[in-house]
Amino acid sequence: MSTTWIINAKKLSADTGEAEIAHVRVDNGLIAEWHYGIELPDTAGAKIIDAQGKLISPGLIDMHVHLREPGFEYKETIASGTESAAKGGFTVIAPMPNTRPVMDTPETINLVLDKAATEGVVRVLPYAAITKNELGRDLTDFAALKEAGAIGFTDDGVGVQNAQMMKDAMALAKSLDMPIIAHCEDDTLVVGAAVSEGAFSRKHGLKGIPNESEAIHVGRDILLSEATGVHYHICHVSTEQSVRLIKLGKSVGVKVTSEVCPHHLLLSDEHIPDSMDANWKMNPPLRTPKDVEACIQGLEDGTIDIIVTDHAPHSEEEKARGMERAPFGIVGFETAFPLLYTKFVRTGRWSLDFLLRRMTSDPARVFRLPYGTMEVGAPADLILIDLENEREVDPATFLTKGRNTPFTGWKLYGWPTLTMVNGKIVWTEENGINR
Ligand SMILES: NC(=O)N[C@@H](CC(=O)O)C(=O)O
Ligand SMILES: [Zn+2]
Ligand SMILES: [Zn+2]
Repeated sequence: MSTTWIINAKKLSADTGEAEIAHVRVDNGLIAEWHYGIELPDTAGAKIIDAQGKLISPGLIDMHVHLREPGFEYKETIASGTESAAKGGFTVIAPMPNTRPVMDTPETINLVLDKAATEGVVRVLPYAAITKNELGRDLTDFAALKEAGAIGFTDDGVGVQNAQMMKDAMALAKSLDMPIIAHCEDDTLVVGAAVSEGAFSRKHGLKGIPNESEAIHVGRDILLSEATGVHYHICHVSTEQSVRLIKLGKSVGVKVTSEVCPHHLLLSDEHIPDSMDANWKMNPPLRTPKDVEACIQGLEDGTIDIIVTDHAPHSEEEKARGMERAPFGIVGFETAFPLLYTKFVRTGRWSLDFLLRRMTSDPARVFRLPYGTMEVGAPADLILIDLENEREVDPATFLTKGRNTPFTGWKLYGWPTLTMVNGKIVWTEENGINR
């Protein structure tokens, strides 16, 4: 039996949300015992980690990420992507199927799961595509993909344009008790635009992506979810209109859930530099300040259930092509928690407990996962976070292959210092990755 004690951690009480000194025993990958107060427990014979007052939390869960393997290994691999996740405090991540080949067959799902088991350092729960090659023409074999280990179906990267196709997908997913996860984007409303319709697009005479291109799919799919009874989860919500429609759907009992990314909570199109740096280009695009506030309030009142990064690495060469030609997407793992902790918790708008729930127990609830908890008997997916020391975001220090972030130079608090998955320390600030 392998026993580890993490001693002198700061833990938020599950009941009151207040911080207390706690020591936890981890046995064979599971949380075995909590001990509270300044007096140390009997740790004889165990491996000891002294948390020195750092915050202990369930490992963060990110239900929307891009690992790029197979096919785009120059952008990211399962090895580099999971390392980056571990450094960001994430112990469970769900990669999207827009790889090459697309994850639309059991073979590709198996390949991702096998690579994750041998080369990855955190838990990898893959999605499979809704349609073959994400082309929107033919449904994939949902039953076989579920059997292979896919946790849901999505064509993330593109919207499913045909409403009947989406309805058929939902009915099939419902019959298998699986969720549909949707990138909401109506192609007829966006053609060729790189930024949102708003102050920035007007100033630079650029074509803009209108809010309706997202919200039309949100509204359509909530109705289809009502008709089919499927659990329907909406990707990267970015508009006030979407929040309004999700709230309406929830109020009449539709099984709709949704997610939001840190950048859509922190940045509007008014922050995009005039240099047109493509590190500010992502899909959905940065919207207006009014949309940002609607997303924040949606997250606060539970209309939006969870926070995800939509970690989307691209090469420096690709991002150097300029705003109009570079691909959409920014990296997210290594800045997500510090950004939100610094900008929402330290400023007093949110409690630390609220932020952590939206990144741990809430995603576990939405996707029915046995993670995101520190109860005795749960898998020992635990992280330590330094809440006291300020550090600047420096892409040169990232473990992801991607350098594409708009947050370079931001001074932040709340950096993870240790990540444990299933009782094994997979990353520490001091010694880096441990395979
Ligand atoms: N979010 C992005 O801007 N890009 C994602 C695709 C997606 O999430 O829609 C990507 O795969 O690069
Ligand atoms: Zn998407
Ligand atoms: Zn995505």
